[in-house]
Amino acid sequence: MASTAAPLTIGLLGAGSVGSQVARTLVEERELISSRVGAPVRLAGVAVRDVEAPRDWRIPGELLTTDAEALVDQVDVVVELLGGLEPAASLIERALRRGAGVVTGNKALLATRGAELAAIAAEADVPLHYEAAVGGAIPILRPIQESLSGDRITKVMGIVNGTTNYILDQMDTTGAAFDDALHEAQRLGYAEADPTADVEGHDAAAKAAILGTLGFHAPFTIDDVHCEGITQVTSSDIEAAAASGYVIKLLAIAERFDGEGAVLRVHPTLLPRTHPLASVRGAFNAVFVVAENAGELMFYGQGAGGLPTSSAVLGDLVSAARSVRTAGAPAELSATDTTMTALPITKATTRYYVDLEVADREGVIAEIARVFADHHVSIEAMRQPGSVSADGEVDTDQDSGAIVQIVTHQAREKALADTVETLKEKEVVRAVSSVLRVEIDQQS
Ligand SMILES: NC(=O)c1ccc[n+]([C@@H]2O[C@H](COP(=O)([O-])OP(=O)(O)OC[C@H]3O[C@@H](n4cnc5c(N)ncnc54)[C@H](O)[C@@H]3O)[C@@H](O)[C@H]2O)c1
Ligand SMILES: N[C@@H](CCO)C(=O)O
Ligand code: NA
Repeated sequence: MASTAAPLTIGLLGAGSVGSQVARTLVEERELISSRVGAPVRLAGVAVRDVEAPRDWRIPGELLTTDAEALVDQVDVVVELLGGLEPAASLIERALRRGAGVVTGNKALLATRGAELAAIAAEADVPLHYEAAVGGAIPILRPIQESLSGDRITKVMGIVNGTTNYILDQMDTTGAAFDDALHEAQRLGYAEADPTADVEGHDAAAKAAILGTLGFHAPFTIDDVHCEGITQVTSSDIEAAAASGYVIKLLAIAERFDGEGAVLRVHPTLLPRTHPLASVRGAFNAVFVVAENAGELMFYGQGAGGLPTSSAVLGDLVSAARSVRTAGAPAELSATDTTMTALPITKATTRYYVDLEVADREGVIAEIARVFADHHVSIEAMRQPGSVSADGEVDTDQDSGAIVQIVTHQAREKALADTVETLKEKEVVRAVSSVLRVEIDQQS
C-alpha cells in the first residue's frame, strides 16, 4: 500500500498454534491487512520463550525476542496469544495503560479478570477485543455486542469446546477410546496447553461466563458457572444414548430468569439426533442465541485450531488498528445491568435422562414412577432394554436385576436432585447408573 505515514506497529506475544498463524499472515499478507486497516501496518516483533523452538510457520529471526515487556512498550497494538493468567494479564494491563490497543484469545483470563481489564481499557480509551476467545473463528461476540444490542437476549446455548466435541464425536462415531481421541485433538492444535481445562469443562465454563457477561450485560466470572466435564461420560452412556436416539454433547448454557438472575452451566447433555446442535461434528462449534425479537439464531464454524482461530484474531486486529488510528473506541465487557446476578444450578430447568438398575420383581415400575410423581417430576418416556411382560413389568431371566431408562419433562434441577436422592434410598433401586440432562428445544 503506497503511503508515507509511519506504519502502525503490532507486537505479538506468543507463537504457538494460533500465534504462529497470525505472524504468518501479518508477514505474508501485510498489504492486505494494511488495506483493510486503511493505513500501513508492520509486525514489529514476536515475544517467545525460546527463539530456537520449532514453530508451525518459521518466523523471521529478526522479529523474535524473549523480552515481552520491551515489545509491549514500543507498539501500537498488542496481540496476546500466550494463554494462562500470568504474565498475560500484566502484559495486557501494561499495554492498555500506555494507550496501546489489545487483542487476545485468552478466555481463561477474560473469565477471571475481564471486567477489570475492560475498565482499564475504557479508562485509557483504547480497544480490547477478544473474538477468538469464544467459538474460535466463529463471529459470535461481535454479533452479541453489536448486532443484537437493540434486542434482549434470553438464552445462549452452545458447543464451545472443540476438543471435547472432537472426543465425544470420535467415541460416538468410531468407538474410539477417550485417551486416543484426546491425543489426536492435541496433535491437531485444538487442546489447551493443559488439556485438563478442556476435558473438565473449565474452558467451556470460561466461555459461558464471557457469553453470559456480554449477552446479559452483567459481570459474570468462571466462578458463577456450574461446571461438569466429560471425564465421567462412559462408552456405555454413549451407546445407551444412541440406542434411544440421542447424542451426548458438552453444552455451555447461559439462561436468564427475568427478575431473578441467570443460570450459567456447562455439562454433558443429551440431544435428540434431529437437533441442529447434534450434527455439529469434530472440532466444530455452534452457538444458539435466543433473543426476544430476533428469535432463535445459530452461529456455526470452526471453534478451534491455529489457522481458523487466527482469522478471528486478525479481524480484531484490523478493528483495533483502525480504532488506534482514529483514536478512541467503545469499551467492551461493560456491565450495566446491576440487577443481574448468577443463580445456583438448582434454579435451572431442563429435562433429564435417568438410568437405573432395579430389582427384577413386580411393582417396581410403579414404585419408581411414584418417586418421580412425589417430587413433581413428570416422566415423558420410560424404556426397558430387554423384554417387558404384558403388565408392563420388567421381565428378564437374569437375577442381576433390570435396567430402566427414564426421560423426564422439564423439571427444576432441585426437584430432580431430590428425586435421585429418594430413588437411591429405595430398596428396589440397586444403582442410579447415570443422570444426564437433555435439551430438546426452547419450548419443551
Ligand atoms: N488453539 C486454539 O484452537 C485456540 C482457539 C481459541 C483461543 N485460543 C487461545 O489462544 C491462546 C493461545 O493458544 P494456542 O493454542 O496458540 O496456545 P499454544 O500453547 O500453542 O501457544 C502458546 C505459546 O505461548 C508461549 N508462551 C507461554 N508463555 C510465554 C511467555 N511468558 N513468554 C513467551 N512465550 C510464552 C508458549 O511457549 C507457546 O508457544 C490461548 O489463550 C488459547 O486459550 C486457542
Ligand atoms: N481448547 C479450545 C480451543 C478453542 O478455544 C477448544 O478445544 O475448543
Ligand atoms: Na469467535
